Amino acid sequence: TQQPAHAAAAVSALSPEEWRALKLVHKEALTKGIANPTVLYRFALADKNQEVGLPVASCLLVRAPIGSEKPDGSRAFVLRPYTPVSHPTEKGHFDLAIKVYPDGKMSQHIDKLKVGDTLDFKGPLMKMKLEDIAKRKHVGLLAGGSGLTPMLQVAEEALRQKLPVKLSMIFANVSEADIIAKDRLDALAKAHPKQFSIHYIVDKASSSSWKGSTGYITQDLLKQHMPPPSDDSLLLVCGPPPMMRAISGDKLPDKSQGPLTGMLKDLGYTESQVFKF
Ligand SMILES: Cc1cc2nc3c(=O)[nH]c(=O)nc-3n(C[C@H](O)[C@H](O)[C@H](O)COP(=O)(O)OP(=O)(O)OC[C@H]3O[C@@H](n4cnc5c(N)ncnc54)[C@H](O)[C@@H]3O)c2cc1C
Repeated sequence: TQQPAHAAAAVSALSPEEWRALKLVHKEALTKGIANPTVLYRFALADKNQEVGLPVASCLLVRAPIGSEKPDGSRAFVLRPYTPVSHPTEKGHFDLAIKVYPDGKMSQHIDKLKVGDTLDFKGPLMKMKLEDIAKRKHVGLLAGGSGLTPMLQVAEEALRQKLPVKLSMIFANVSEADIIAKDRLDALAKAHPKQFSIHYIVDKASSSSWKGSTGYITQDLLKQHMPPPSDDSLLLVCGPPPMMRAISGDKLPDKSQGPLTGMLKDLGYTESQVFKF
């Protein structure tokens, strides 16, 4: 059967059912701090006019044959989710910002890819609909390190769509030089002073001019910057395992939400007021 002329353009860049191999076209360091480095990887879409087409909040799934060896000598696939940091409407490519761990299976694999190599993608994988997030009057965004990526997606799109929701973010990092997308976040706060606020916290401040907090996130800091426990509030949390454990409890191994524990529980939030990415 003959395909209509527009058929090729109508094929979406990614599929939730089918793995698509996309080419790495650019790679650059985003941070040079004390923490493990975050690197930007740009992947090309099949067509230069295509958009990645990700609803907010959703992520992409990546797979690579780097798992345990099977009886036939082949290797099992390792799967990991990532949230692009490029605008969903950018054409022809999308960008991932990935923290490269010295013993990280997938981040090491991706970091060893050369420009021109491919990686398998599938998606989008829906996490929580933006319209459901924006049903609450005040949303708290609690991000640590590369856990920023889903929060950035939510904040930028809610503000772009002028949704009537207030957004307050705490972004925790090891040092100032480890903060990704700081210019972008500061510009958002400047452009939407009534709707979006950001408070930075670093483990160690390297200069006396540091205006954010220092140390780890505490209950006092949460009380100061997050919406209070209420059914009008929603707190989104995404960060490294130790931060998740301290703040909300981590998700369960089957990726379900699991019980709410940690500081948010102690402060009186309920499970319906917290979402772990
Ligand atoms: C919805 C969602 C979106 C995500 N988006 C991004 C993204 O945009 N960029 C990104 O870099 N990551 C993102 N992640 C995390 C990502 O999926 C992987 O967990 C991460 O890249 C580590 O995988 P790995 O195979 O390299 O490490 P693994 O082999 O799984 O772990 C190796 C070592 O790294 C440590 N480690 C693993 N994960 C973390 C962590 N988050 N913080 C601190 N130490 C850790 C472990 O303790 C272990 O010692 C996202 C996760 C979710 C759930």
